[in-house]
Amino acid sequence: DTGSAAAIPVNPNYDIAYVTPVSIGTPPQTLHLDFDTGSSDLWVFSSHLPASQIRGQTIYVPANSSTAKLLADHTWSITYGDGSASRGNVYVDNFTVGGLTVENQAVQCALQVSTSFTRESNIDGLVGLGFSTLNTVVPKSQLTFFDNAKPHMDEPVFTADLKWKSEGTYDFGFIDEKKYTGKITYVPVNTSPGYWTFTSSGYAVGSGNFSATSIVGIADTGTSLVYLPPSILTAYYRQVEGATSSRTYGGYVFPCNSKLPSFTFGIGEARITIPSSYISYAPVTAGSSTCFGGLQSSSSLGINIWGDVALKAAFVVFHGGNPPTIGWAKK
Ligand SMILES: O=C(CNCCc1c[nH]c2ccccc12)Nc1scc(-c2ccccc2)c1C(=O)NCc1ccccc1
Repeated sequence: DTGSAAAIPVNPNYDIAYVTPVSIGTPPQTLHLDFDTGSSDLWVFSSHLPASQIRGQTIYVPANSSTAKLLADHTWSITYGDGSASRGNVYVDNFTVGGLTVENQAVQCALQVSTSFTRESNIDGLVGLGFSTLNTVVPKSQLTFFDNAKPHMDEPVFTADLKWKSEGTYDFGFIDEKKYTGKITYVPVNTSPGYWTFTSSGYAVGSGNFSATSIVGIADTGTSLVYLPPSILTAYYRQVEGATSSRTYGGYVFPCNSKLPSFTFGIGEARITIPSSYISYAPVTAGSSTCFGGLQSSSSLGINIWGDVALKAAFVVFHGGNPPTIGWAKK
C-alpha cells in the first residue's frame, strides 16, 4: 500500500505548522492534523472537550463512528517543550491518510488541551511520527500510524516535502523521484531518544567557509524553527545588521529590512542550503518592523532541533527499516 496527502501551512503568512487532512471512523470524519516527527502520540480534539477549550477546531466524535471502540482504562497525557500540553482517553478506529488505511489505530481523544492548542484554530490534533517508545498512553503504550501501516506498505518509508508558504506533501510507502533533484544522502538514526536523531556534518553561513563539526539533532516536522548551539547562532547573526538576542521576545530578533545570509548544513558530503527568506521568520508582533529569526539557540532546550525552517529546504526520507535511517535531498 501507499498514500499521499497534502501538507498545508496553517497560516498564509508564516509557516507556524502544517496540517494534513485525515479520515477517522465510519462514516469518515475528516480532521486536519499536524504530522509530527518530534512526538509519538496521535491525539485529536474530541467531543469530550469542554466547549471553552474549542475555538473553531473540527472535533472527532467517537459516538458517531460505528467502528470506534473505547480502549477501556487507558489514558494519556503529554507536555511539549514549549509548555503546551493535552491529555485524555483512548479509542481505536479506522484511520486513513491519502488513501492508506490502518484499522484499529489508537486515536487519543483530548479531554483537556492547553491554551496554545485552543488558540491554533486550524490544528485539530497531532499525528506523532516519532518512535513508538515515546507514546504516552498508559497502562499500555500504543503504536504510531507509521508503525501500524509499515507491514502493509510497499516500502517502510514516509517522506516530507514541506514548502515555504505553500502546500507540500507527505508520502507513505514510496519515494517520489519527481520531488527531488540529485541523489538522496542517507545517514544513520539513533532511535534511543525516541526521535529521528541524526548527526549533521557541519554548517556554513552565507557564502562563507564550511565548518566541519558534528551536530547531533532531530528532524522534527512538529517544530517550526531550527534550534542550534549558541556558537553557530553567534556566527550567523554576527552577519545580520542590528541583530540582537532579545530577552523580551526570547530569541534573536533583527530589523525586518536587514539583509540575511543563507544557512547551509551538511549531511555527510551533501549540503542543504536554507534560503535567507526562510530565516526571516515573522514580525515579533503583527505589523512590527522587528523580525524573529528562524534560527534560534538550543542552549535552553538541551537538544538541537531541525524544524520546519530546515525541512522545507529539502526532500526528507524517514526510512523505517532495520536500522532506521534518514535521507536528505535537494529539490
Ligand atoms: O515536541 C516536539 C514536536 N511536537 C510539537 C507539538 C507542538 C507543541 N506546541 C504546538 C503548537 C502548535 C502545533 C504543534 C505544537 N518536538 C520536540 S522534541 C524535543 C522538544 C523539546 C524538549 C525539551 C525542551 C524543548 C523542546 C520538542 C519540542 O517541545 N518542540 C516544540 C518547541 C520547541 C522549542 C520551542 C517551542 C516549541
